[in-house]
Amino acid sequence: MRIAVTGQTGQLVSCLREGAAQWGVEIMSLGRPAVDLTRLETIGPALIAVRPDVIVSAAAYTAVDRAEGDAVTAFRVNGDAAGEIARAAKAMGVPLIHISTDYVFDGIGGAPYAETAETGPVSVYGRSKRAGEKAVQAVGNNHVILRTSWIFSAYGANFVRTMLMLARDRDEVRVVADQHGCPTNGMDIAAAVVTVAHQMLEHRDDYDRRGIFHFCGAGATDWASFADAVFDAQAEFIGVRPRVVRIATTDYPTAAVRPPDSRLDTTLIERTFGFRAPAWRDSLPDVVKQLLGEDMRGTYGR
Ligand SMILES: NC(=O)C1=CN([C@@H]2O[C@H](COP(=O)(O)OP(=O)(O)OC[C@H]3O[C@@H](n4cnc5c(N)ncnc54)[C@H](OP(=O)(O)O)[C@@H]3O)[C@@H](O)[C@H]2O)C=CC1
Ligand SMILES: Cc1cn([C@H]2C[C@H](O)[C@@H](COP(=O)(O)OP(=O)(O)O[C@H]3O[C@@H](C)C(=O)[C@@H](O)[C@H]3O)O2)c(=O)[nH]c1=O
Repeated sequence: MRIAVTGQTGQLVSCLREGAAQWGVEIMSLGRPAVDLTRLETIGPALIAVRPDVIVSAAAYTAVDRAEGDAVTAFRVNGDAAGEIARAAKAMGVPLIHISTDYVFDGIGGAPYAETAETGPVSVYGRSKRAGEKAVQAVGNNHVILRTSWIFSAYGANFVRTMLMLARDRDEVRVVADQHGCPTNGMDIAAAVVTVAHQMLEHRDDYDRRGIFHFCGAGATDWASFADAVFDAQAEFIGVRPRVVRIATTDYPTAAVRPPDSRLDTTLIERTFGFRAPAWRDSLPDVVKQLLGEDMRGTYGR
């Protein structure tokens, strides 16, 4: 199976590339400068040229705080480009997996969120990703919108990497303890994408296998407890760890508002596609080990 994926260096595309041989798929990543999602005219021709069996729309404007001051670009990349990719997929007759986020929810009172739950994004990033979902739905092609959350991996910018960077020169890290969600290992969401892609090809006319699905790591947590788990793993490998000071969101001001509880309910994907999300805690130490092993100079942070 040939899978075209948007983005070059992102977490998900990198995880898809890492797992490709093991999963028996070919990953063709499409990114800048050739495919720039702010230039919609670059999208269709590039997708047609690689003749994929399935398209995965993974690239996005993911800098949640920066998006607050750059809404035009965020909506262009996360909203307009998502629609353009769906139009190309429809024209080619190729199934599309569009990746979306828990940040489409306001996180106030609805968790764990089912796919049918009302959205209510509270940030530019969340609103632009919701615009992307709607743009894909409006095209009406054969698609799955896969919402996931709190991705961590040995690649790109993510919370685990940020915590390990902070730990290099601090005895104490202050982290919000009142925002809840489900961390997802990038390799697990990549494996889920490949399984969904296989089934979309095998069951092209099965409308149950279309629409919105939630997938995230098993085991909810909060950012402070997640940081603690990261540092527990770090201590296993290098013997030292900083202390996590649990703070309130109000004590850590950010440009963007985050949902206080965006846990996702994954029952539907389990029932429809027949696989369960693994527990993020089981695979976290391996990712921490990989990140500690890197020469991390200059690569941290978003
Ligand atoms: N990170 C997370 O915690 C979560 C992410 N998601 C969603 O999952 C998907 C994958 O996220 P993740 O892998 O973490 O993303 P990353 O932040 O790791 O990478 C973003 C990717 O988007 C690409 N990109 C950004 N702007 C453009 C542009 N103008 N033109 C072309 N490519 C562009 C980047 O390109 P380049 O390679 O050139 O830098 C990069 O490959 C996204 O849709 C995201 O919204 C959902 C929930 C959680
Ligand atoms: C670095 C740091 C962050 N925080 C807080 C800020 C924020 O509320 C929370 C998470 O921080 P981050 O900015 O790393 O995470 P954030 O970029 O909000 O992560 C989100 O990214 C997008 C792309 C998604 O789709 C979401 O699912 C989610 O993963 O932790 C601290 O409390 N202390 C710290 O030292």
